[in-house]
Amino acid sequence: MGAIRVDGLGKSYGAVEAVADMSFTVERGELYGFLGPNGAGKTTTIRTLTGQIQPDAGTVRVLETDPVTEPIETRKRVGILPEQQSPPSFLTPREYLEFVGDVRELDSDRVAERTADWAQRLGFENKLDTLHTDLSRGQQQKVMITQAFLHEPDVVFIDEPLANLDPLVQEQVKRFLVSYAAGDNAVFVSTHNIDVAEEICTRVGIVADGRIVTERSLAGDGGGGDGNDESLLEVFLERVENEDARDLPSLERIDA
Ligand SMILES: Nc1ncnc2c1ncn2[C@@H]1O[C@H](COP(=O)(O)OP(=O)(O)OP(=O)(O)O)[C@@H](O)[C@H]1O
Repeated sequence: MGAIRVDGLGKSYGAVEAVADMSFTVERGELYGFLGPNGAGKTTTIRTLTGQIQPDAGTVRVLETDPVTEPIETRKRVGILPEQQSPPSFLTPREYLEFVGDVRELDSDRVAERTADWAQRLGFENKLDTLHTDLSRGQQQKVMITQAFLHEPDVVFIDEPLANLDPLVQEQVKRFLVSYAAGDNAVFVSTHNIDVAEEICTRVGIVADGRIVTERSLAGDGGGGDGNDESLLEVFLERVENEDARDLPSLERIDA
């Protein structure tokens, strides 16, 4: 039984078909990479799986909950790191994480302990009592990563996990994601970063025009996966160019 199951998902915004007949399954223990060009439908899929928007067609299940009919139940059980969102400017990391702990119905001692652990792990201990408005983008991203994992969810949805992080912290977060998934959790990462996906994911779904055009198993440790010599970048370019209906002019033509 998959931790995440998507079957025939469809969602349009007016005349724009954002997701079209999308189907895939993610098991516990997988770090699944959702790779696709701008506008492919990745965020729309995540928003549906986390009960933020209603699909037009198909069924979705997350840990046996239905995000369409019981979105609150789904959101209780998953962690979410949305695309380009900042913690509230008027709170400090400590206040915000206490608030998240309350919403997640966590014991306050546990919240304090986990906050201290995460702050130490990601190096923002000295910023715990500084208003978010006075933190850098990368420091805010560290707080957002912490809130997603605060209640140790079995499934986590992450949009561009490494955005704004320095190379040292990127390495730490990558290692953490690999170990978190290996601990029988499902980690779902939407990214444009093919190298990172190839390095850490156990499986990748390439999305174009609102559907998965191909899936590929990887080792999740940079060592390759299903014995295919073709790089993920080659697969991505080939499949997206084949499937994507957009007719973009080449950069050479723009220069000419
Ligand atoms: N609220 C909305 N109203 C209208 N159209 C939307 C809305 N949200 C997304 N779209 C459209 O749906 C399509 C899919 O968008 P989506 O944000 O899911 O793509 P994405 O793969 O996450 O893209 P990116 O990698 O650029 O974040 C795009 O054509 C987008 O313009």
